[in-house]
Amino acid sequence: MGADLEHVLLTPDQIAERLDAMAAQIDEDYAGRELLLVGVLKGAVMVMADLSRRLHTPVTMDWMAVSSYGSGTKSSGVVRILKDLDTDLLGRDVLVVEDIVDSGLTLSWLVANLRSRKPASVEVAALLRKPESAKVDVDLAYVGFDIPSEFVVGYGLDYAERYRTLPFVGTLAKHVYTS
Ligand SMILES: O=P(O)(O)OC[C@H]1O[C@H](OP(=O)(O)OP(=O)(O)O)[C@H](O)[C@@H]1O
Ligand code: HPA
Ligand SMILES: [Mg+2]
Repeated sequence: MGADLEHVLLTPDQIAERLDAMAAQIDEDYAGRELLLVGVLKGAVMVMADLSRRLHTPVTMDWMAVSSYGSGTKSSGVVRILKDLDTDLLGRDVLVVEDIVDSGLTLSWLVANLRSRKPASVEVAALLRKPESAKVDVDLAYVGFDIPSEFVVGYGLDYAERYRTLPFVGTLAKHVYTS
């Protein structure tokens, strides 16, 4: 492991096993329906790729880019749409796919925004959640792992755009973002 990383929190095998279980649950819950998966760029790219390919439910995919973290380790609380959906949500069953719910600010804003577009339903699947960091409550239908309130990188998650391609989730050494 590089000097920038402290320890591995979730191995590729642990992630794969959880995604298997989440996909099975989603298939059961949406039996007979068609889903629109909405990936939140950029962090959710890996979860979207690996979760969507495990589903038997017919799906289409769309993407939104929102940013609240910029290059720091704290949410600014101000969510900006950098890229909107191409799909009309009217009457659709929507499943938002996220890498992490930390303060919850991004997702609570996003879910309210999507609901205003009159879909049939909006639910959320997130690989990671930090329960001790929650500033707002967001209802998550599918959660991979509850993790401690440390800044993590890998498997899509970045610090200043780096580390997204690591196959595992690990904690970043503090010297990387405090010096
Ligand atoms: O619960 P919150 O405290 O709001 O944090 C979660 C959000 O922050 C990260 O996105 P970021 O703004 O870093 O954009 P990125 O996915 O492009 O890295 C992450 O991917 C979530 O979307
Ligand atoms: O712990 C985190 N790591 C990377 N990006 C994030 N966005 C919110 N929390 C995190
Ligand atoms: Mg980020």
